[in-house]
Amino acid sequence: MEPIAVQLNGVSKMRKRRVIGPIDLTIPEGYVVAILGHNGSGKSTLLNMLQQIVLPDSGEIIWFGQEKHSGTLPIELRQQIGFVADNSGIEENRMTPQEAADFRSHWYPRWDMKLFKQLITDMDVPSDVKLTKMSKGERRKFEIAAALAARPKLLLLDEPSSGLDPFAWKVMVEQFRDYMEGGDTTILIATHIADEVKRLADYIVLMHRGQVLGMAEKDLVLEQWKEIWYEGDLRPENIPGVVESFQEENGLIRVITTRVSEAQERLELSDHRVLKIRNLELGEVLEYWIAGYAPVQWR
Ligand SMILES: Nc1ncnc2c1ncn2[C@@H]1O[C@H](COP(=O)(O)OP(=O)(O)OP(=O)(O)O)[C@@H](O)[C@H]1O
Repeated sequence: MEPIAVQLNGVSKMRKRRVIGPIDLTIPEGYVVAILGHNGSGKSTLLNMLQQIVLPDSGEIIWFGQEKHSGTLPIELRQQIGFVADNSGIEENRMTPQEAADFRSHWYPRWDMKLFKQLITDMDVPSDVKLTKMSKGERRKFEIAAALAARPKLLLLDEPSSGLDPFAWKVMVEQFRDYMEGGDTTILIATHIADEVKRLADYIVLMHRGQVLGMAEKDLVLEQWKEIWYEGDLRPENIPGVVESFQEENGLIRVITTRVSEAQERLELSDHRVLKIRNLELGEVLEYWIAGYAPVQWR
């Protein structure tokens, strides 16, 4: 059986506007999993519960396939979890990056100072400035370097690229990819950036109004949904996998389908000319998913 990084069984948390959960989710070890969803859908709450910054009201979370824990997570497991939060904490505000790194190295047994220094240099983080005096992007880069230098088995990233310029973003993506080469690390990343999902994620978890709608392979999600323009009188409901159709002003029919090969075959066999096929963008796919058209293959 595939090793599991973290498993949630019926986990829920009551928030002001809505209940997050109950969430049932199994994250396999060694993959990058993107958590997607509109603002307020519960992504940060989910990551905070995995890090025990927020405690669930009910349900259970099992980390690294260990026995169940009641109450707080044992230190030896906490030390294997890295976190880049949406907002940086204040404890290290008066420290320089190196002072903060020394501080953290006592907490994380696998701390890699060489890697930290290399990341700080690669990401061009000022080394002699107190964290509180840094720009938002510089602080973010420090947080990313420090999270990676802890060499966690589970890395939780809440919108890590927020505030980063395109160059720093590219370096960050490369660093995450390099880090993943190591093997058993798992990354959960809450993001709104489609490019980040395309370049990093193996799986997508979609959240909507506090619920997890499902988890699917990213490549499958992106390859499955197509838009087809065709000429002729074949009714869209007779085409496999069609979820929506439009009559265009130029007489063409445009359909969205999740079964493109069968749809194409059906059109060609009945002598209907296909003029164009387009992949749907991630954002468009997610909207169909939210509307109830789930990807065909679930985990
Ligand atoms: N500390 C808190 N106390 C009470 N309610 C909260 C708290 N943090 C978040 N919420 C509420 O919980 C819900 C989920 O918020 P959460 O921050 O998890 O969403 P999100 O998907 O991360 O959103 P975003 O994309 O905007 O970051 C929202 O309705 C929010 O108002």
